[in-house]
Formats: sequence, structure tokens, C-alpha cells
Amino acid sequence: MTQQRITITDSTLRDGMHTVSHQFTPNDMAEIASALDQAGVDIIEIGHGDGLAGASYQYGFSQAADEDYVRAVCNVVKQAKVAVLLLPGIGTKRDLQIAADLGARAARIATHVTEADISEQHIKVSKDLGLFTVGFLMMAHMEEPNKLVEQAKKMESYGADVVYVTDSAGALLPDGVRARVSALREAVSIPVGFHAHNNLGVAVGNTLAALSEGAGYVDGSLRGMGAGAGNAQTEVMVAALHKAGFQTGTDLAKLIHAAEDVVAPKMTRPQIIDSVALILGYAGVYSSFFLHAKRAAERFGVDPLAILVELGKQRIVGGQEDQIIDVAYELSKKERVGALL
Ligand SMILES: CC[C@H](O)CC(=O)C(=O)O
Ligand SMILES: [Mn+2]
Repeated sequence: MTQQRITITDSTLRDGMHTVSHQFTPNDMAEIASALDQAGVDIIEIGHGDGLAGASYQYGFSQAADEDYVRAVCNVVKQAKVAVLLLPGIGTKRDLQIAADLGARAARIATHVTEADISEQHIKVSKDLGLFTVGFLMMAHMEEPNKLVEQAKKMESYGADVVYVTDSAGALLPDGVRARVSALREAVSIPVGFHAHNNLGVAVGNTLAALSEGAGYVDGSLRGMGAGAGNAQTEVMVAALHKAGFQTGTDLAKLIHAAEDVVAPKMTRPQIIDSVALILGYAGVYSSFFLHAKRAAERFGVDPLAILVELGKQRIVGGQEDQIIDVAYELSKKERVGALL
């Protein structure tokens, strides 16, 4: 039986922020982070769902400032690395510097799967600040493995410590995950990671598929809290990994307690695969469009599923959230014209 040690990153406090409209308080974060830390999780990612400086009209305002979250969590975490997410164009090098000064020890620099170029400065600054630095290639289902390899090599050349295949839309099936992870494993010398979304109900299965091809880093969220249908559910994923013979360095019982007794009471809605989450995965649309699309549908009186199908057709990606309103508006006009004919 294999005994490979896998590094777990828990994203309840960052990806999970999408599901609570970024309204966790610094105290909520400290409480959950402390439970994750005691359970032995290696990396705890925190902050606004869209990363440093994500709090805005475009992405939604968070309950507190980035600094307050980093400070609160770093005060209580004893062994884990506290990580922040940064999307170049949203967060700046200065935001990274502030997070590092307050005690963050890791940064995940995320770009659309074809845009690794724009991560160069941020990856370099992150390394200069002494942070463990992850290159995070989002919407990985949109490109074939050979394209992903080109982009991953760039992130490696900028100094990333790990490069991730990020299934932002929860659109990949196990074969697609295996193809991408194995291509990256052959092409780069740094470890490869995998970040799942559960829109097609296969987040944990996809994570196991990534591990079967040698991924060394995987992500989860307690209770699955994350954009769209959420992420691989940390406590479930860890149970499956342990059964499959992987070591995670975590205490499963403590993770289950953290999910059940600490996170669940703070959730504002159940993390399920509803129709909108399902169509996100089916149409290959960014999971963090979930609430934006629901709100736009309500505002313009159109079907949220129609919005998502159109966004998928137009290949709209992260950073183009304003297009959701345009699409909803155009659909509402069509419906009004249709009613007149
Ligand atoms: C908006 C950033 C996004 O939530 C990052 C991420 O977790 C993903 O692309 O899956
Ligand atoms: Mn995600």
C-alpha cells in the first residue's frame, strides 16, 4: 500500500467565502482556522473569495478588511502556513507585502489558464518576501494538456514552488484530470497540485484521479464550502485519501469535529449541487459566478440557467463578472420581444 505524504490546503476560509457572500468575520475565521490548525492541516487559505483586494462593487464587499482577516488568523494558528490568494489585476504587490508582514507564509498566485505571463511579477515578489508560492492555473478544463504545460512551465520559470491544475468550473471528469496532471508531472520539476469543484459531483473522485497521476498537493473545504457546488469536502477527501493509503498528516476525527461543530453552524445555506451549480459544471462556467448569476436572474426576471448557458457559449472567464449583467439584460430584452410577437 502506498504511503505517500500529500500536502492538504484547506480553502474553507477563502473559496468558502463565496458561499457566505464574503461575510465571515475575523472571529469566525480565527475559530475555524484554529480548528483546522489543531487537526494538522498544512496550509490554510483565507480572505475574500476573490483574493486580496477582492472586496469591491465588482466582486462584493467582505465583512472586514484583508488585514483584519490575516491578523486574526495568524494570531491563533500555530503550525499551519496561512495562505492568501492573489489574482494579478485585482491584488497588488503591496497587498502581498502587507499580508506577509502580518504573518501570512504562503501565497497562491492565480491566473486564467492561458495567462500565466501576468503572474511573473507577483510570483517573484512573493518569493522575495519568503512566501511559499503556488501558481494557480484557473479554468483548466478550457485548455488541452499541452497548452497547460506551456503555462505551467512559465510559472515554474518565475519561481513557483508548486503549480496547480484548478478546475474552477467543476467541469472536469477523472480522465481529464488525469491527462492534465500527468502532462504537468512530465513537464515540470516542481510538485503539481489539484483544486476541485463539485459541480458534477466528482470532486473527491477527481482528487483521487489527480493523486493517481502523482499530484502532491490537493485542496478541500470543510463541509465542501466553496463557489458553485463547493470544493472537495476536506473531511470526506481526507477519509478517502487515508483509505487509499495516502498520508495527510491530519487527524480525521478533529476534521470531522471542525466541520460539524465549528463550520456547519456558521453556514448560511447548505452546500448542495442545485440546478445552477450543476449547469456551471455542465456548461464549464466559473464557479464564482454562482451567486452573481442568481442575483442577475432575479433582477432581470430571467432564468439563471439561460444566463449560464450563454456565458458558457461566450467563454466568459473570471474578471468578466460585469458581462453577467449584460447577458441577463440581453436575455430579458429577448424575452420581452418574444412576448410581443
Ligand atoms: C475568484 C477566484 C477563484 O475563486 C479561485 C478559485 O478557487 C478557482 O478558480 O477555483
Ligand atoms: Mn475554487
